[in-house]
Amino acid sequence: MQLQSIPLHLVVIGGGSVGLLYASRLLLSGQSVTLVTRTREQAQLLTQAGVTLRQLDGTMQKASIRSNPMEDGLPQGDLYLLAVKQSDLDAILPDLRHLSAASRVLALQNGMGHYEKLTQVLESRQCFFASNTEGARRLSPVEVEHTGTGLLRIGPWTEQDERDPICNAFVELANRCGFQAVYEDTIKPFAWRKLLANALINPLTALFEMPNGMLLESPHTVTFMKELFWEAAAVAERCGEKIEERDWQEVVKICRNTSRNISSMLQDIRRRNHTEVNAINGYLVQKGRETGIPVPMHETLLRAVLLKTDMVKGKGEAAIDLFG
Ligand SMILES: NC(=O)C1=CN([C@@H]2O[C@H](COP(=O)(O)OP(=O)(O)OC[C@H]3O[C@@H](n4cnc5c(N)ncnc54)[C@H](OP(=O)(O)O)[C@@H]3O)[C@@H](O)[C@H]2O)C=CC1
Ligand SMILES: CC(C)(CO)C(=O)C(=O)O
Repeated sequence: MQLQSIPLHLVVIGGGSVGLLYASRLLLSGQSVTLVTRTREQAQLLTQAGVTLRQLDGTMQKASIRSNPMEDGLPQGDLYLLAVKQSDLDAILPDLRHLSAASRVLALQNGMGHYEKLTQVLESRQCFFASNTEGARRLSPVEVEHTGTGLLRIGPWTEQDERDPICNAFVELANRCGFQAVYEDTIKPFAWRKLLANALINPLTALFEMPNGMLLESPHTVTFMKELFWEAAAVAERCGEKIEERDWQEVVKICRNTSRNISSMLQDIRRRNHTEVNAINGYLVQKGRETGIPVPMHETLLRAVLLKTDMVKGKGEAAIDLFG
């Protein structure tokens, strides 16, 4: 069987930065895609205006799109790309429960906790996870900017006997539409390493309001990051992931490679949204408690980001002036 010849109908859930990037790229290369949005207004705008992708070189491309709001229920699909934040997964779990046993879901979230949530409502053989370093920013409900190339790793949480044909076909397809995608036999080690990077870069950039690369410019932030890294590494190791010095070097590399990026957590704070800190530092705190590993620095960061979120959400217009 030629796996790349499997025709897939793809359903992207979430019309934010990642959802619009994936939907537009897949549509522009001729794939069948339906985008499911939270609001009816966005679905209508997309159906009327199409989706516009601003490429890295500044060129714009537009594609027609079929879009429905979530309240109309999920359409039939072979693969559902979950492009909502960790904190929004709970709201879509009841709909995922009704998916056909032949369908697969691919969770694109940063942070942790999605494996536990998805396997409450789906068979684990249906659940796939991505570690995604491709950057995107939603410019409007119908327009998205590709902000950085990266690597899309896709795999089951733990090894399966055979590669899943649908996910394997999606990896082929993603490569054909411009993503650099690879199928991993297990995503867990990559998810842990991404968690460690996000647990350092995201809260520090959000609290100090700096782009990722600036974290490397002061010995104070570098020392802070190193201490946070090894605190989190002790939890990872207790959970079965051996973390090494070269993993720390990878975090430094991510900061360098994304030096001008405004991290997703800082973007959320600037938009006065809730952040994914609970699924990132909060997850480490929870696992630390369960495994008896103290994580006082991550606990403090978690509190500080939650406090900052409350402050910017409560300050209204003043917060816009402050962070705009
Ligand atoms: N942006 C990036 O470059 C990267 C992001 N990630 C991860 O990908 C995930 C998605 O991030 P991102 O796209 O940036 O986030 P956004 O906040 O831009 O988009 C999330 C989207 O989900 C929608 N949504 C929320 N609830 C529902 C629902 N019940 N039904 C349908 N749609 C819903 C939101 O709708 P509405 O707008 O109406 O609220 C929003 O459009 C996160 O976990 C993030 O950490 C990972 C790597 C890079
Ligand atoms: C890799 C990094 C830190 C890039 O900004 C990211 O994943 C995020 O901002 O959430």
